[in-house]
Amino acid sequence: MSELYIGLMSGTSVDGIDAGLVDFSDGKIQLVAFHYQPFSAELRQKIHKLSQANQPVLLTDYGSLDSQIGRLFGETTLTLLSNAQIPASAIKAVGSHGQTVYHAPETGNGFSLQIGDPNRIAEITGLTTVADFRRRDIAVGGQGAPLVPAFHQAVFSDAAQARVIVNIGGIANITVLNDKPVIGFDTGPGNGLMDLWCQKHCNQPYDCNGDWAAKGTPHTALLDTLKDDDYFRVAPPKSTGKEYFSPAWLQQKLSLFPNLEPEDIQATLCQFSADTIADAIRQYAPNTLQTLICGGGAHNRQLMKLLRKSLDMSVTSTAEWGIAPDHVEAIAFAWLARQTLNNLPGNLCSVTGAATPVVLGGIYPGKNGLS
Ligand SMILES: Nc1ncnc2c1ncn2[C@@H]1O[C@H](COP(=O)(O)OP(=O)(O)OP(=O)(O)O)[C@@H](O)[C@H]1O
Ligand SMILES: CC(=O)N[C@H]1[C@@H]2OC[C@@H](O2)[C@@H](O)[C@@H]1O[C@H](C)C(=O)O
Repeated sequence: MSELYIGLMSGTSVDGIDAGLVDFSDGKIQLVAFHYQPFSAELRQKIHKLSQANQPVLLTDYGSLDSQIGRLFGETTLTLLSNAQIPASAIKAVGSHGQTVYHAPETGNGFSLQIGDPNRIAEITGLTTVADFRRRDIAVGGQGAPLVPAFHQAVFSDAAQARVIVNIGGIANITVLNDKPVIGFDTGPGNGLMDLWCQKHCNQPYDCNGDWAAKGTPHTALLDTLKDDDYFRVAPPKSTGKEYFSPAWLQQKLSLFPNLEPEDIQATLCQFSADTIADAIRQYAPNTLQTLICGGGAHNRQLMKLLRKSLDMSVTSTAEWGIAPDHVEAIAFAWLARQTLNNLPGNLCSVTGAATPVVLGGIYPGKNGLS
């Protein structure tokens, strides 16, 4: 008999919702159906406006966006089910990451805020919904991120060889899988800064295949300036977000180099992401021979080329190991919801720095109560 969960994820790229329907029966983790729901330009804009660091925010904007995104997550779930021709009654629960609008785990009263009201998701779908995965980990002293390394360990571990999994979204994070406790942390920008620059100069959401970056030449002094940031000097556990590697952060660095060609800046940003990912792997996984890439950055050919050049090992997409790069995070949140409903921890203390393993998330019962 199948054991079906749905995972919903909208990441720091703020492009849309990944929805995956996953079967966990008989010890397998098998994607049954997937649906991607892009955000409208207007919704994207509202999310960016709410997520800006140190800007006043109206509570009414916050509250209504929370409801709007919750509704969209619920409707996306219904579309996924309808496309897959699977009745909602067959689903055990939904795991919803939500949309991060602010991540600041390290301040005195540390927090990480994801919006997309789970009450709406539960009501629209009738399904038990697990959400707010990060704050319990922060409550026990963790970063609340990255969370996906526990899932990477469950699906990609190989007793025969050490591996590194790299998720390249707006922000990039790595998971080091070997015979020691898992190491995992955010390495810094993934596609986020490249997306910003491409949106500004090419009016495109992202640099398709990295073609624009490939036309430019990295500028050595700018590259050194980008890398000269305390975030890269701090040892893990650590996590970051686009509130730190923000448009203002980029602007400040670029202001020191006023006369560069836009395509050379794009080439430098691409090299910056590749170098900071590769440096993290060399430092924290020195004996690893295999790197698997997931997240949208796996489609950026120029970024992949630079990573292959820099890392003296096999660098492939997770697709070669059974999960398409765009599906990993949604499947991970289905897996995390299952952990929660089974009363199992979802965090790895060695990754987030939490004092103890904890069951993550809040549970919002479906129409039949807790199933
Ligand atoms: N064909 C492509 N060529 C180049 N880049 C691409 C391509 N397809 C997707 N991307 C990049 O992938 C990004 C989306 O990746 P993804 O969905 O993994 O990010 P995310 O989940 O929002 O971020 P995070 O993991 O940080 O939360 C896009 O914004 C774009 O930069
Ligand atoms: C706060 C937040 O949303 N962080 C994201 C972001 O995107 C990538 C990286 O930064 C990672 O830390 C995390 O997402 C994945 C799903 C995680 O928690 O593993």
